[in-house]
Amino acid sequence: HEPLSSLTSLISFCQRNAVVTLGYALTGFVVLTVFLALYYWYRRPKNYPPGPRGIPFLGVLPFLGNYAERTMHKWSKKYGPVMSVRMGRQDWVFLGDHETIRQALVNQGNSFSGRPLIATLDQITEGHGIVLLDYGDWWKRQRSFGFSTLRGFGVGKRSMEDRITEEVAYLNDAIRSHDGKAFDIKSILSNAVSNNISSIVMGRRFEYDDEHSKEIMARLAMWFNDPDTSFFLQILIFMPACVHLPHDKKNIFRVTARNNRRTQSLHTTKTTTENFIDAFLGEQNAENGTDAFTDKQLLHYVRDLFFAGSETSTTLRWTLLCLIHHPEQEKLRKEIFEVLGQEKIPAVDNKAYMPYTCAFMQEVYRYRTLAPFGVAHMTNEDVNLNGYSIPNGTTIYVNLWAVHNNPDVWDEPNKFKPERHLDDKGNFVQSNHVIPFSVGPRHCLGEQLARMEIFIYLVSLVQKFEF
Ligand code: HEM
Repeated sequence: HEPLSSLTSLISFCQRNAVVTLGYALTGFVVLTVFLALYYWYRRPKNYPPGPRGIPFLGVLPFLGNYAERTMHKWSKKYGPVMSVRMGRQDWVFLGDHETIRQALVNQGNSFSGRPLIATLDQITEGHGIVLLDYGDWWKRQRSFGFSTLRGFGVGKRSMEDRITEEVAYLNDAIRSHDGKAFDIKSILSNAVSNNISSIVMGRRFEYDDEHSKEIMARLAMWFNDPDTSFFLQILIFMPACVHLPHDKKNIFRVTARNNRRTQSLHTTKTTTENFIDAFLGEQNAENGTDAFTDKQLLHYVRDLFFAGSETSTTLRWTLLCLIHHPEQEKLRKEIFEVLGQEKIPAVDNKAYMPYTCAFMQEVYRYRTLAPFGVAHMTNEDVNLNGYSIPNGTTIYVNLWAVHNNPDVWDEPNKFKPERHLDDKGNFVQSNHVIPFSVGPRHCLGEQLARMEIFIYLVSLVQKFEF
């Protein structure tokens, strides 16, 4: 009953009439929710993938609660392997079985290989790097550069395998320094894995107590392991407007060259192509290379490699946990001793003679899906999948966890059983139903490196220690 002449008087009115204001706000929210639900229902194209799309934020909850892969799997039993779920302002399409995922990411790979623009993450990457680049010429150029560089730096140069075996020796020493007493292996495993990336990226490793390397590790750990940060980031992905709320932006988003002189010295001192940075600068100096191979792109690319590469240490930790909780440790050691003895340095070629070790690794990949939904994809054009129409620009998630836990393929999927990957004669059977690195043109760029790292680390650790 009062004239509300300005925003200030509106605010003071709301303060004085809190209950009435709350009532209006709740009614507004309900009306808006119903309106949006009807609007989206009306707007959907013909043959649109079915799914629980009535409630605007229904799909967000399982993500915030970290049980999304199981919920989506349960829902897709009802709605099918191509299912749309409402996520706040937009629908996401979830692909829920192996056949459908291959249909989309491999058979129609070019149409399904975009990345959605997530405003919050874009603040970090500024449209650079590799993991979140949208599909197009720039991504293709960066991807093929990364692919050929990671595959090795040509004949006569140090191979990836050498770099990994060198690091594993440091890791073994660090474990030995604990004199058989219990300790948390997490930080030194992260150091070792991060050194593999360092070695590839800049041709050097860091001591495990190096301050600069500790800072890098702390930042990477914050993304994955700090519950506050990961919860906050998830909220930001679903509700980008929250980025304007007060928070320690510097801590989360900072990615800058710490020392300009250091970056400049890269340009002046390098003459040979021994590592990723050299190779990148080589492209930069080549004719027409400057537009795609800028300093800024180098910085973000390197950040992405460290970030994505740290998945390996998580897999190794799961591997050790599986060793500890299951009686397979002795079987594994027996095979390793038969092939290598206690001293011989493991090499990837030994795989051919180690079927049980390969089966053990494949079972770890299956049993604990590292990235249950991989990384979000996006359609680049209107597409048809299993008879459903999916519009251009739709966010696509593939449920890799569901593939690894499909009871039609895996007997007792929630049990850890390496033997399931061996045939009657004890030979290892590679399964194309184990796809932790995803499939198609956008599959993990570091797959070969990660597989090599995990094999050599596992064999070397079991060869030298009992966990
Ligand atoms: C066990 C360890 C790893 C797992 C389980 C893993 C898994 C994945 C998955 C699921 C994706 C998303 C693929 C998609 O979009 O369909 C991915 C992307 C990627 N991974 Fe890995 N990854 C691992 C290790 C690594 C390592 C060591 C590196 C570093 C060299 C790396 C670099 C990348 C990059 C750069 C991408 C983005 C590729 C692109 O967008 O074109 N990953 N990874």
